[in-house]
Amino acid sequence: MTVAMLRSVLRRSSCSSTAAAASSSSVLSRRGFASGPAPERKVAVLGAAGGIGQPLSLLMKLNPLVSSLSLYDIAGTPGVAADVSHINTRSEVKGYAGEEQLGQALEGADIVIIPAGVPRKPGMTRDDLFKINAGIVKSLCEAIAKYCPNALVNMISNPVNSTVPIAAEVFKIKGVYDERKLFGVTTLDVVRAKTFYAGKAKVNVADVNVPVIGGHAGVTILPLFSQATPRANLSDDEITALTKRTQDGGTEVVEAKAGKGSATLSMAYAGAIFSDACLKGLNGVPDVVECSFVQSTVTELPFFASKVKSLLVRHLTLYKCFILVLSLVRLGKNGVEEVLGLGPLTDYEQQGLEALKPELKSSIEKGIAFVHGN
Ligand SMILES: NC(=O)C1=CN([C@@H]2O[C@H](COP(=O)(O)OP(=O)(O)OC[C@H]3O[C@@H](n4cnc5c(N)ncnc54)[C@H](O)[C@@H]3O)[C@@H](O)[C@H]2O)C=CC1
Ligand SMILES: O=C([O-])CC(=O)C(=O)O
Repeated sequence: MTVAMLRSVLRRSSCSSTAAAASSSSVLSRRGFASGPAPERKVAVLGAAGGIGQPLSLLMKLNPLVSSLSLYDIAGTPGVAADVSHINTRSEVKGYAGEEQLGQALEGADIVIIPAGVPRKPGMTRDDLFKINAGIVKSLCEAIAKYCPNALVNMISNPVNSTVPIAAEVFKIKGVYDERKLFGVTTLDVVRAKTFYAGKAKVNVADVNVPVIGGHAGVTILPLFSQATPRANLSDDEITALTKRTQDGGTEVVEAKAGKGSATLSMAYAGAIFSDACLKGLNGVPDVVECSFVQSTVTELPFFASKVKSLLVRHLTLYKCFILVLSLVRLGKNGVEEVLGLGPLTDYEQQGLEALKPELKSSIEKGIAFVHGN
């Protein structure tokens, strides 16, 4: 894939609204910044030597909005950084390995992407990863609070429904929490919903939009196919099957990889799309819309994914995960500008929403309790 092709892919927001779709053809969106020369932007990837980290680092190196790419892992990053650094694109690449170099890796970062932690094996749930990944995420967030408290944090490590609340609690304790700047990356659910819907509805996948709300595990993932565009006449059975396949998409990959990890390549793609949206928001591009798991008041849950306008920097619009629920959000120069509503739900979707709340609530509470030593 050429840089030009990648740019064109990144230009497409994963669950872009009509406004975002319209803006994607505008000069602003094409450039990825509002005016003047491209701003300097440092992006740090924590867990950069891993299955997601390596292809994600490659994709971030291809993004012209990045001027400095900082690759951190407990080991292996000098090699990944040397490799990626030979690509003839804008950003300067540096590799950092081991805890003593974490501060340098983070200093000055505008965006921190976290795919650090263990992946699932067949038979495991995402929650089974909590025991190991909760501690990893907590210590990385403590370092973020110290070295780059103003950065936007894109949390990929599972279980996202708990790791995002863990990050929020760490930042609160450190006195640096800004709910506009913390995102659970649920873009892969949207990517899958679009792919599966396009296949079933027999429409061009490049034209498809599907909001996905809730969280990022099993039934907490709730695609709203009634709001999918272009519209298609699918039967109730087809909608049920599409919903289930989207909810089980991660497990489908885990089983196919048969013990060799979970989704890495599609996740790297999804992570690159989401961080590109964050960069555009920071750069003042209007109407950037993605889905993400963010703090929300859309439901009684503290985190939820739904439609939101971001309070982030200026005008980034994003599908926001409720910070206990996944939501559509508008992103801007400070992160989330506005959390958008859920829109009209069918009875089936309303039932799905009620059904996901107990699990999502319990995963959120588990993350919060972990940080407070309960
Ligand atoms: N949000 C989402 O949609 C998705 C999330 N994931 C999650 O992403 C995580 C990573 O998955 P993979 O890349 O496949 O795993 P992996 O095992 O291939 O890579 C993880 C990397 O994290 C590093 N790491 C471990 N502890 C660290 C620390 N304290 N600081 C920095 N780096 C550290 C490891 O050295 C390794 O290089 C998993 O928790 C997985 O469940 C995976 C797919 C989709
Ligand atoms: O299923 C997993 O463990 C990884 C993941 O979150 C996904 O692929 O959606």
